[in-house]
Amino acid sequence: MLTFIGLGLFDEKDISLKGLEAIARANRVYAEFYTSRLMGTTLEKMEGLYNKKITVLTREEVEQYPNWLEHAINEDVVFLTGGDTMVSTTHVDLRLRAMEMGITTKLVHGSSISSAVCGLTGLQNYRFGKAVTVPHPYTSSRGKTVISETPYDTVLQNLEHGLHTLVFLDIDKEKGYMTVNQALDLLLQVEAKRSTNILQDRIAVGIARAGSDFPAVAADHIQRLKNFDFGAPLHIMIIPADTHFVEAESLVKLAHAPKSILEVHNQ
Ligand SMILES: C[S@@+](CC[C@H](N)C(=O)[O-])C[C@H]1O[C@@H](n2cnc3c(N)ncnc32)[C@H](O)[C@@H]1O
Repeated sequence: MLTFIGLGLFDEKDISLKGLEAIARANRVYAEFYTSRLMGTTLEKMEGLYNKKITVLTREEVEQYPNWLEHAINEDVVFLTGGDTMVSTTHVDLRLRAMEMGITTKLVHGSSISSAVCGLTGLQNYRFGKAVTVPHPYTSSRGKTVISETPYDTVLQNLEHGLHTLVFLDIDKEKGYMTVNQALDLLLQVEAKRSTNILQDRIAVGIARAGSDFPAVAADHIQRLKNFDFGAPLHIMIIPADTHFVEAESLVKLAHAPKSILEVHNQ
């Protein structure tokens, strides 16, 4: 049996009781922390509360060579992931592989950043379009710095349809956790290259440390927000489309957005 367990958003205590019970029953506990990280805890604290040794897997061990799956043929194996296990990960692939090997699979859900951002900002989940990740720039074989333009295009497509964009921020072993500030700067660099002027006057919302007792939630014009200090990671961002009145009011009250965003609703 292979049980996928979502650990939730911030520390070792975000796991559900069902998740804890599944770990207690398990013969082996594996985890991956490359798709997301619980920044408010450590491996030692998790092992202490869950009372089990945790083997942390690399991306290669999860996506290319998941030899450890064989243990799940005759034993109870659990696989831990930050957030909800199938949200913005490729773990469904692992589940299908396991099923092909005749392994029974099960999910224990955890709270996810995808829904947490709605609670923290007041933006409505049904008004979101396609989500996107801003990756760190990389150096091409010709030595040039390459900035992905996909995030910019996705935001524009969503705006055309009146939909908000959830912007995940890259986690990279060498380059670290991308910040809201870096991501806004990269989007504005793409905008400057296109000689367009769509994003810089819009409002963006940055969120840091969702799930902790001290999350940062701030909304402002992008030119100003790019200098806001969100503090420690993880960070995520939303580029809202035009907002409903209650969404605009929430952004003012929950994220200190400029009151001018209410004007369009007061006319
Ligand atoms: C690839 S997504 C994985 C989402 C995860 N499976 C979930 O359901 O929450 C990871 C990205 O979401 C954002 N993120 C995850 N947890 C967060 C948190 N507690 N606070 C702020 N951003 C977070 C970061 O941008 C991070 O790089």
